[in-house]
Amino acid sequence: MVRPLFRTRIKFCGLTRAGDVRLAGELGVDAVGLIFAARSPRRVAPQAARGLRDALAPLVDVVALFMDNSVDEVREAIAHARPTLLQFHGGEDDAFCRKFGLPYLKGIGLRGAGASLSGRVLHGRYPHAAGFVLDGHGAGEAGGSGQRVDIAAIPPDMSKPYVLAGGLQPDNVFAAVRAASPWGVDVSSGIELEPGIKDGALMRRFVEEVRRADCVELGEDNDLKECYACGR
Ligand SMILES: O=C(O)c1ccccc1N[C@@H]1O[C@H](COP(=O)(O)O)[C@@H](O)[C@H]1O
Repeated sequence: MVRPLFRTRIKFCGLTRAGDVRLAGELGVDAVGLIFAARSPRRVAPQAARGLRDALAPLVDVVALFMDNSVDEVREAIAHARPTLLQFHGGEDDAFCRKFGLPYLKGIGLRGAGASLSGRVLHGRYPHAAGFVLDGHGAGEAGGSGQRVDIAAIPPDMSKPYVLAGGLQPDNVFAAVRAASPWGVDVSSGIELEPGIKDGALMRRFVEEVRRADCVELGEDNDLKECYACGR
């Protein structure tokens, strides 16, 4: 698909160091995710999240990620991290997700979901979601494990924006963006040295590959036909 002027949004998730947050902003990333899920090795304490938040450049979203946290935990995290967007990755229902007065993304594990998972079903289940994060893991599992998302499993009738996640890394994100044309892409393990510790070179290459996917039109043989950025 050719989408001149369209820019695939980029979210880096599971940051735990102020330097990584700063670099994400400098690279032009649209959002950084701070994780408050108990099951995550990238979990940050609410007080630490405040420092990370303060390291962020203006006009970049902070996404606070939860997985079956209590109402009090979500409220405490919001008070410290001051997110612009929430992401719920567990069994939370729409009523829970919208309780906090902030827009939210619902994380959905696509593995094993089968053809019964349609956009219509998702939109009906989460009518107030701003969008969805379609991830490569199975239902009920945590993300951040690098499990590759199966592009063929994406419901064809998604009418709200969706963010593609799961096993993305610099070497495969170009193909994933070209194949799925998502609203955005989300990466955690694919840009890190170890859980929560991001690698500057991988972060940079990931952004470059997404930008490259956005600016080219490929011919039938997958050769570069035209680049919207440089006119080649
Ligand atoms: O990253 C985590 O630790 C995590 C824990 C619990 C729920 C979601 C989590 N992360 C989300 O999963 C995607 C994909 O991760 P990866 O790139 O495959 O490692 C990540 O972007 C987060 O949104």
